[in-house]
Amino acid sequence: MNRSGPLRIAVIGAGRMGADHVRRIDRVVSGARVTAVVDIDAGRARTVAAGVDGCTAHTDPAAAMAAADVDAVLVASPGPAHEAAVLAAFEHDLPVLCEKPLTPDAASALRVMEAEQALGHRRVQVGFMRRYDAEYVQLKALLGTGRLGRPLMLHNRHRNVAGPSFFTSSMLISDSVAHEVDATRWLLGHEITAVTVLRPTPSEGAPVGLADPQFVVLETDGGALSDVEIFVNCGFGYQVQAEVVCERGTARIGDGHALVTNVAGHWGGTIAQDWTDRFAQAYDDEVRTWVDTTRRGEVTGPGAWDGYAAAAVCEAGVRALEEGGRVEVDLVEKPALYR
Ligand SMILES: NC(=O)c1ccc[n+]([C@@H]2O[C@H](COP(=O)([O-])OP(=O)(O)OC[C@H]3O[C@@H](n4cnc5c(N)ncnc54)[C@H](O)[C@@H]3O)[C@@H](O)[C@H]2O)c1
Ligand SMILES: O[C@H]1[C@H](O)[C@@H](O)[C@H](O)[C@@H](O)[C@H]1O
Repeated sequence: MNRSGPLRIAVIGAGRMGADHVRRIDRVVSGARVTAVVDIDAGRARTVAAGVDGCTAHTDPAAAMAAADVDAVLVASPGPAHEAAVLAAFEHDLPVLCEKPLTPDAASALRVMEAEQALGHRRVQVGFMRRYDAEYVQLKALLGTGRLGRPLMLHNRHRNVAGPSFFTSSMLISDSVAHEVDATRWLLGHEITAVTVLRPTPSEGAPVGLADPQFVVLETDGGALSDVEIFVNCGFGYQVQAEVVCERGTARIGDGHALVTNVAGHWGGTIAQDWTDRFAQAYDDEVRTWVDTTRRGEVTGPGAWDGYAAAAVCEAGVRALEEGGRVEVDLVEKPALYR
């Protein structure tokens, strides 16, 4: 690694998230620069690379990673392409920030975890950015004080204005509830042991055939329950809320009370319309921290074990959605590298 100069990053996938991360590394975060942009769509790679001085455009991730001017990799291609990109980065022993999900299923996440163990050190961080959101950080710190007592229940709401056209009923769990799966594990410090999924009559605002909304119940090995309302076509805004109920009190985040106005007979605030708005600070701090820790040769954020655990819980959730009933989560024993 080029420790004296900025961290030189190849960004794989130049779509919505990839292009936003390129902007962030180029203009918001110091200590790093984007030297290569890769997309299977050559035009998109060229367009995004053209906005950054000295950045090259590629269509083949492996070729870009083999270049001498790459110290680290940020993966922002779709989930099914993550395993190949992360394994290619491991071949060059490069640190990786991989957007969520680490991979779409537990078997492929296990393969990534095994490849990282073969390297003998942690190399991958998963893009569970809520761990960097100021409100989630505050909630985690409060729980850590023990002032509220033992957490009993966590109530989560996750609403998107409109899901993408390719969204399936199972993606509400594997693509969206994946965030609450990680937030539950991280906030409570528990593993999730079983999943139940209930579904009301779908909203008329959802595409025909899509089970939207869904109500997901996660059971944990610490005896807590975490429920998630996931509603990806709510129409009115992007809302992510969480309330933890403990033995001696409750705490709640995500009400969006930052600015409240009284005007013309109305009281209220505004609702974010998407994640780039609601979680802007979290993405900035996530990438800033990843750059800083990577330059020190460390991985401190959510890693391969977290990506694997989330994939295994989501897989159980998809089975619960499709087959009904309560599905237990079967995790492998936690490898020493992640203890
Ligand atoms: N953390 C978050 O809140 C958050 C928000 C949105 C998306 N995401 C995640 O980010 C990732 C990207 O999502 P997006 O919304 O930017 O998708 P997108 O469809 O806008 O962009 C994906 C890009 O990857 C390219 N691509 C596809 N296969 C590729 C491959 N094998 N190699 C290189 N490029 C390839 C596509 O051409 C496209 O340009 C997904 O994993 C998604 O789950 C995370
Ligand atoms: O990929 C996106 C992203 O992860 C968002 O943070 C989430 O709110 C959406 O539901 C999901 O589709």
